[in-house]
Amino acid sequence: MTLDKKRIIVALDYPTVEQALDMANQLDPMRCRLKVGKELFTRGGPAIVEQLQRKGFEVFLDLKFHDIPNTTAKAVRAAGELGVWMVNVHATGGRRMMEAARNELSQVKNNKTLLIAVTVLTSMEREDLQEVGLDLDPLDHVKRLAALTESCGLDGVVCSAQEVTPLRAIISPEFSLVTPGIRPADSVAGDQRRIMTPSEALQAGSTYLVIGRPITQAENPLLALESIEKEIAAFI
Ligand SMILES: O=C(O)c1cc(=O)[nH]c(=O)n1[C@@H]1O[C@H](COP(=O)(O)O)[C@@H](O)[C@H]1O
Repeated sequence: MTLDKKRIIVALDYPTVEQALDMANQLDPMRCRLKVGKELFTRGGPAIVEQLQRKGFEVFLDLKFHDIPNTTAKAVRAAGELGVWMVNVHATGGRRMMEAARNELSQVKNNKTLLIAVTVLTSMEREDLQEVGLDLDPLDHVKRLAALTESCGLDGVVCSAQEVTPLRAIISPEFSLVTPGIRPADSVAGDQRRIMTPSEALQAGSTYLVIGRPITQAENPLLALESIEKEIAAFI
């Protein structure tokens, strides 16, 4: 298991670059990492990633690539060359896609970027899977995709914290489990379905917690972050 103390990744899901930078300016790169996702990246492009890096933040570039192997691999390479801390693909892209991405990333000079794969989105439950032709329990699908991801040589998966305990039984302790769908006891679930509180998630064995709206939509985001930090202090 990692000894990394920075377990919180704040999802900078803001509609403007200015709002994202304003939040980053209130945070400490020694205490958390930042996630740049589809909304912010579409607004700000690589420049927003570089701005955050110049402030000392390690960035998780969450663009969830899912395409043919060559296209995905080249996109992952571009993320590696941008020097992001972590980047992700969808595990449902399959073995050839994930292996191509891993091989391409390993060719980046002095590569340190971690490559992980999304299993089953935390907004999905059994009925959602059924509608897209997967008549199975989300946990079974997560397990299958996590085992596939590990066998492709990636560094970890994104999953719900609810799946961490059963996953730890089948994957190595070094394999990172990155868990969104984190909701402090007093916050609303919104579109998330498979959720857990920050302390429950760490207790179960999550490596990193991805937290967005409970912080970014709070009246006082810094206070919300500090209260989560207090909640998890005993577990880091
Ligand atoms: O890859 C992700 O980060 C991700 C995967 C997943 O299964 N579920 C999920 O919510 N996410 C991301 O994690 C963040 C969660 O944000 P909140 O629901 O606002 O805390 C969002 O930026 C999502 O895009």
